[in-house]
Amino acid sequence: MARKFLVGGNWKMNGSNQLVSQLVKALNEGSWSSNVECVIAPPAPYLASVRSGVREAVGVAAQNVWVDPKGAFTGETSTEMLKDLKIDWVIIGHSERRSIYGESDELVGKKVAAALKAGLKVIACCGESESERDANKTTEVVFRQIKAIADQLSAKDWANIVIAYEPVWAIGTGKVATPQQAQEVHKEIRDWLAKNVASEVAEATRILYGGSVSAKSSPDLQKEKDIDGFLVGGASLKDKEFLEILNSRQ
Ligand SMILES: O=C[C@H](O)COP(=O)(O)O
Repeated sequence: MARKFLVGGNWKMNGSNQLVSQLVKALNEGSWSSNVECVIAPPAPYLASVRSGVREAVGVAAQNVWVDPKGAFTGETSTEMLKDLKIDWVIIGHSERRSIYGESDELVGKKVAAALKAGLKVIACCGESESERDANKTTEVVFRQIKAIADQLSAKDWANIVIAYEPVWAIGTGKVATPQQAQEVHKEIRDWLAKNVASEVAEATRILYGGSVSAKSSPDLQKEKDIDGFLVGGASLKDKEFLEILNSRQ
């Protein structure tokens, strides 16, 4: 079964009414192959307006969610609220959530489970830091992060999960992983899924690459066998470039 290529745009904490309108307009007027799925993740205050403004075919993701359905959790957003706003996706475990807000592997696993239970689809992030790569700990770190998610799930839950491999040293640095570096880790992740979850899950799960993806790097990265899409940060805020990235896959 072919895995549909997915290009996600993580806007992080960027945007304004003006920029949001510009990006939504570009996605409504732009075109890309029907073999490519597009998902954008605006900051929480813009989720509702983006969902109602952007065409149906474009998925909309939150950048974070909390595990409890409601209550005294100041500043948090629940899975129920996202469903209420007709948001279909949520990014969980981004390295910025892990490093700046101290999210543990265990919490990330619980968030993924809560989101899936609520009927959301999840982009679950993993990736090693530069020092971990230098110490040859890339797979050890990535497997530990994925195991913490897998521990909370059954094999059927994986139908609604996409993994984003985002080496921390490549995020926002302009230092994109080479296609070979990314492919190597993606293949390791797929093999891990085959061994620890199920071979069908390994075959069907999309593994995105994220970290300084640009219109320049995407054409070569997308050629790799186990790269099933991208999670784009900075370049997703530039309408023309994001459309070019969407079009790097036919
Ligand atoms: O979620 C997206 C990643 O953090 C990549 O961000 P970047 O493309 O700005 O490096």
